[in-house]
Amino acid sequence: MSLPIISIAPWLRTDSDIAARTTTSKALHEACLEFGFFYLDISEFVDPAVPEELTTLARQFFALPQEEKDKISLSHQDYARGYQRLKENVTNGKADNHEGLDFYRPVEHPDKSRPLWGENQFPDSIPGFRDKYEAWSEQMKILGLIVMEAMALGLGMTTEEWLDLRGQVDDSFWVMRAIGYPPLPGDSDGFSCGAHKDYGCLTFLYADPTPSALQVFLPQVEGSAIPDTTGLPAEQGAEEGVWITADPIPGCVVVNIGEMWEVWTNGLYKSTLHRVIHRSSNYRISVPFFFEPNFDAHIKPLAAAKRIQGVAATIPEKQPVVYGDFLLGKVGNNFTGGKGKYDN
Ligand SMILES: O=C(O)CCC(=O)C(=O)O
Ligand SMILES: [Fe+2]
Repeated sequence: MSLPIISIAPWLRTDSDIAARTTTSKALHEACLEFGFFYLDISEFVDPAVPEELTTLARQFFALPQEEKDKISLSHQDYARGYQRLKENVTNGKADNHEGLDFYRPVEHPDKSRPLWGENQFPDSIPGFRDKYEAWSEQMKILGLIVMEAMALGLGMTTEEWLDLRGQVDDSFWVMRAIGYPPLPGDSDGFSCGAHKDYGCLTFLYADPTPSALQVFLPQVEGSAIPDTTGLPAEQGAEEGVWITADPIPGCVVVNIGEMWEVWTNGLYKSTLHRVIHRSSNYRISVPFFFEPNFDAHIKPLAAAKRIQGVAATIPEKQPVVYGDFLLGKVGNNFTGGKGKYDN
C-alpha cells in the first residue's frame, strides 16, 4: 500500500482548465478521507534544486560545534523559536533522537517573555541560510493558499464559503522547521520522532532522499496484516492498523492534514499518526513547513462538510477553537518545560 501522488499543476495555470482542476480536487478529497496523507507533485511550482539546497544548509548548521548551535538556542528567545538540542524534545514520554531549528511567522511587536512572541534566530555564520529559508517560507505560504482552494472545491464549497475559509488562513501563523536526525543506535528501541498527529492545517514536508524513515499509521480496514502498535500513544494503542513507510519521491512534498482540518470537516477528514525511525547510517535532514490558520482564526465545522455528512447524521459536532489559543495550549507546554512539541 502506498500513498496517492497528486499533481497541483492544474491549479497553477492561469488558463484554468476546470476539468483538470476538478480531478485534482477530487483526488485531494479522496486522499484526505482515506489517508490524511498524500504526495503532492510540486515540480511545476518549485525547482527541485531549491528545497535540496535547504537540506544542504541545514546539514552545515547541524555539523557546527555544539556551542555554536547553542548560541541560537530557543531558550534565548521564547522557547519556541530557535535551536533545540538532540533528545531535548520528548514525545509520548520518550526522548526524540533529533535536533531541530524552528522558525515561526514573525510578529509585529516581538516580546520574548511571551510564549511564541519572540524573534526568529538564524545561523548567520552560514551564508545564504536566512535568505533561502525565508524565500522558502514565502513560497510555501503561496502553495498553502493554492492547496486550500483546491481542497475547498474538493469538499464541495461554494465560492462564498471558500472566501470565508480563505479569510481564516490568509495570514497564516506558519511554522518552519529544519530537523537533523543522526542514526538511531543499533540497540535502541527508541524513536527518531515519536508517533504524533500534526495539530494545524497542512504540513508540506521536504526530506532528503533517505529511505525507510518516515512512517504513517493506517488504521486497519479489512484484511489481516499483523498490526504493530509499538510507539503509539496509550489512547491509540488499542487501535489496529499498519505502519507504512512514506519515502521521498522526487518533485513531491509529503503533505498531511492537521487537527484543524478535523474540526473544519467535523471529523470527516482524519489527521493521521506518523513517526520517524531512522536506522540507516547517514545523517537525515527533513524540512517541514506547517501552513497554519491565522492566529485569530475561529475554526469551526464547515457547512460543506456537514452537507456531506447529511442532515440526519448523529455525529456530535466538533468543538470550535480559536487557532492561537489552541496553539498556545500546545507550545505553552514547551514554554514551561512540560510536554514536547509533538505531544497531543
Ligand atoms: O521528519 C519527518 O519526516 C517528519 C517530521 C514530522 O512529522 C514533524 O515535524 O511534524
Ligand atoms: Fe509531524
